[in-house]
Amino acid sequence: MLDNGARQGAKADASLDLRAVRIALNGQALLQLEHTVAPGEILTVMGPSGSGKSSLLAYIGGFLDPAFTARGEVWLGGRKIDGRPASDRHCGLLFQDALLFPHMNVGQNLAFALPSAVRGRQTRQEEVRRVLRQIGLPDIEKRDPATLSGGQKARVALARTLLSRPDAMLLDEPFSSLDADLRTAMRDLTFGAIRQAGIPAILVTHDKVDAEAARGPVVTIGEPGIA
Ligand SMILES: Nc1ncnc2c1ncn2[C@@H]1O[C@H](COP(=O)(O)OP(=O)(O)OP(=O)(O)O)[C@@H](O)[C@H]1O
Repeated sequence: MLDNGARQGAKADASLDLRAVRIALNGQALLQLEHTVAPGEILTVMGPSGSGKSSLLAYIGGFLDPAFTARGEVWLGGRKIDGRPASDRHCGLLFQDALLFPHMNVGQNLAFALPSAVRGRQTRQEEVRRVLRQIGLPDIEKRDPATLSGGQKARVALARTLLSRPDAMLLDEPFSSLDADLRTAMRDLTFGAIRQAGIPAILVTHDKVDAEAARGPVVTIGEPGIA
């Protein structure tokens, strides 16, 4: 049992630490990675289609398909999270096509993502409004998600992930369905939010501009010596 001091010390290490992670499919090695992502840093993972980039995020987040076998430790915020249920890993996910619940309005979708530890109707509503301002859409709380544009949906998906107060963000081609202008805006918003939150993030992308904007280390999967 950790005393409070030790627990605080562990929490202070907010890095995402991948220790000798190896993923295989049908007995064939797919990828191998050893990397520490610092708080507020964005690690970009690039590589050809099928090289295992999404599987890496799935292993970290706790939703890897059982067709794969994986080894190696994943540490986040001083906790060893591999082997824990996905809900106990505190990883925020942002994917290309984020689905919002169609039977809830935008505000309800966002409130649903708030941890239960955030108590009180008014506090929860203020949190939702704060994040709607952060994404530049203060007036869409009551909107039906079906009426949102693609860019608005992408912003709401980001807001929802941020509201879940993740200890790390896992981004899988999050901007690839957006056109050029929106893409630039979403990139700035997303990377800015990650830096502001001071959490480590892993970005899977095919786009070199995404990688440059992330301003962090870049790992290329599928290169000799990596997988
Ligand atoms: N559930 C599954 N069962 C069996 N094989 C799978 C499964 N999911 C993915 N694969 C295979 O595993 C390999 C890695 O897939 P993964 O999606 O991780 O690659 P990726 O690098 O993210 O690809 P892309 O850039 O195309 O998204 C691919 O060959 C894929 O076809």
